Amino acid sequence: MVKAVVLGAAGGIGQPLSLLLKLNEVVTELALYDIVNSPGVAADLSHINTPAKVTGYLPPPKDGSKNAPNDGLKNALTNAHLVVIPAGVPRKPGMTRDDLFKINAGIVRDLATGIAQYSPDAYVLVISNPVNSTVPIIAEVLKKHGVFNPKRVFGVTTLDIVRASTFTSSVSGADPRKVRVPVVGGHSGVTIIPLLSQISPPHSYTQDEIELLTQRIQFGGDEVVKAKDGAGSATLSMAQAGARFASSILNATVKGESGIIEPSYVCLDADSVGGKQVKNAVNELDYFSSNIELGKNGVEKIHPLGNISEYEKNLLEAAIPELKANISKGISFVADGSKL
Ligand SMILES: NC(=O)C1=CN([C@@H]2O[C@H](COP(=O)(O)OP(=O)(O)OC[C@H]3O[C@@H](n4cnc5c(N)ncnc54)[C@H](O)[C@@H]3O)[C@@H](O)[C@H]2O)C=CC1
Ligand SMILES: O=C([O-])CC(=O)C(=O)O
Repeated sequence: MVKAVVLGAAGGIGQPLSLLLKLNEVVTELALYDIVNSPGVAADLSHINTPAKVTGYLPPPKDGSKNAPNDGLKNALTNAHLVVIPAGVPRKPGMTRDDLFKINAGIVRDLATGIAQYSPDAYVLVISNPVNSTVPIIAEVLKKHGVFNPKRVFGVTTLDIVRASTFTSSVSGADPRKVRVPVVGGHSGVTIIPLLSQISPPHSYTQDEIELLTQRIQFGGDEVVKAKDGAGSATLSMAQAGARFASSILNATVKGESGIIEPSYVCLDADSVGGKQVKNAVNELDYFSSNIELGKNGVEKIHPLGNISEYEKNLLEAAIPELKANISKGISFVADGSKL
């Protein structure tokens, strides 16, 4: 049995992401949890003729009046192999991802408490922003419960990789499906560091092109927020990116495929898989996104940054203070909170 769970399944990302997971034939059970509408989304998806059995769960009603299942989160999470979290509020124009911390930190902390209790061995994929802080929040909650495994918790930065393939190809004329650009660092503005010097297949951009492409990849999220004009941020492209990353995790951990490499924002404490080497290169940050090789137990190897250009070294230097602050903010939120 391979159970995948989506927390925040009725939202703008949650619905198309759940659809894509329903189409993934490795998944045999798909549990959808949200504070609203998840049974409806589950009923709808359950008519699709793929193997996954779909169920929807809600929290218990606040007034206790309805005869709803009492422990939706528990029932959703029990026996999960994979938990994907797109729960939380999205940006409106003029906001930074860090502005979402106030609301989303508490949502993510409470969901992490459920994961610690009901699915401590699951692979956890965090989409909720600000990713630079929500991943440390999840890790700290799991640590408090004694169940944190740094090889199993991932901040999903795949949309940055997807955008990098699309935007660079629009300049070079290459087939965007075949282009890979490692994007390292974090997932907000200047913490997003595209390594265009390592683009595959290789391509030489002019310095002007490099600067324009870097800026566009770093602020790609803002393009969508602006275009949606108050109606949220990227949902469809994020669902595709999230499903791609989930599929990579399933292919590595269930099917045992080797050699799958995807950048992701992870805890660098996993020394046995190369965390320390990357940590030394990024001024001792505790979390960072680098090329991650996936294996049957999750993170198989955290690859070093490799040769990077002077321009990319400057991007890294500019990213470190913001990443440091975002990480500390997440860690302190759990350390200072009482509701665990
Ligand atoms: N990592 C990334 O690259 C990206 C991250 N995001 C982030 O993903 C998050 C979700 O975005 P959207 O789907 O557009 O928002 P949305 O508002 O459309 O959906 C969020 C869903 O979360 C649910 N929710 C709220 N509190 C919950 C709780 N305690 N338990 C379970 N579900 C809960 C809501 O009911 C809603 O259905 C935002 O924080 C956004 O910033 C968005 C795009 C890219
Ligand atoms: O921009 C946002 O707020 C949503 C997001 O993370 C992205 O699209 O990369």
